[in-house]
Amino acid sequence: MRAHFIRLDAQHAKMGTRSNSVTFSFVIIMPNSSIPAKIVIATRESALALWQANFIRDRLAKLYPQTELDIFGMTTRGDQILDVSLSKIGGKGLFIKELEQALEEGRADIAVHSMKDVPMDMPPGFALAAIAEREDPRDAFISNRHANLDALPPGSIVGTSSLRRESQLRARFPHLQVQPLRGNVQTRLRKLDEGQFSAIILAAAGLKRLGLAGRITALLSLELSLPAVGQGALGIECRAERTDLIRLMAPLHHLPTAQCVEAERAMSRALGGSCEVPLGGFAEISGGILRLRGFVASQDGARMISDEVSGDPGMGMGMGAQLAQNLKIQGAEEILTALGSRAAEPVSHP
Ligand SMILES: NCc1[nH]cc(CCC(=O)O)c1CC(=O)O
Repeated sequence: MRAHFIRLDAQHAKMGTRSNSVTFSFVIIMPNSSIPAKIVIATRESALALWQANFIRDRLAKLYPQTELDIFGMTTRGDQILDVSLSKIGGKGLFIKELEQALEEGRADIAVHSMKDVPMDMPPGFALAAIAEREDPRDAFISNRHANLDALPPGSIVGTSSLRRESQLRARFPHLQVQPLRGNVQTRLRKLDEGQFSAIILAAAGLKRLGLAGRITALLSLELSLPAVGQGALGIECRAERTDLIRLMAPLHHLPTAQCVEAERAMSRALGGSCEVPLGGFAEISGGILRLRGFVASQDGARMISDEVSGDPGMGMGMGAQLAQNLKIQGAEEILTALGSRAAEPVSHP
């Protein structure tokens, strides 16, 4: 018991020296009594979601060996409705609402999400306790017959339901056809294998996590396919009042990833970002400088507004807002208005 106490204390002391964020800049003395006997982790039940929840569980198990860690799998509306485009049925929130309900009702303590699926504004009463280190953020090209996008003959059908991927593909490869492709990663690969598509585009992160990196035919450069905001990063959500859990999750928080994802999310938020808007955003830190790239496009790719900003990694939120402003000035506003998105209205920052 005593050894456990000392180890935790040292861990948080280390966080304190490494992080410059307000949340973690003090040493937390955590008596054993505040470590719960059990933590229930809510997750969707797709193979990828379960992998991600188990990954977080394993990391927590190493940190808190005395705590029982249970996985609570749930089917969400987003998983059930597969026949229409996500953007038409309510977007990202569909994948996490049921999980939040479980948190609300105390059936679970934390929920693990792909940050890509987390809406830009957290609902009142909920918080992101930690953002874990990012996996490969790039999109992957998958085909059984063709080496890369350049090799696809005119008229080839590429499967994706992402407006972001579609707009970028159609801008650079107007001779290709884009057709909707939904379902979890395995379903999408099966549809490719059945011959419905010449190629499909999926996030590299999901394939790598599932041990399916071998299915990646080619990785798309950031220039060719700028990733979705948050792509490749995992978020741990809990009720905002559970400061005990937020403290416990601190060792899983990866500051550079969090700074990048915050910058991306600030940009998307200011643009009213959702599944209904063809937009991408990606930040990376190199040499102590955060570089944030973003674009907004028309679905057919005919209009494509791209820009980037660079600065101090601690200023990501401001940089995201700045990039959104730059994009709007360059014409993004017009595209967003034409899309009838919520971007025209001011978005509140809770
Ligand atoms: N839209 C579903 C979704 N949410 C997260 C990922 C991939 C993993 C990640 O980005 O962390 C995927 C699948 C995909 O886009 O291929």
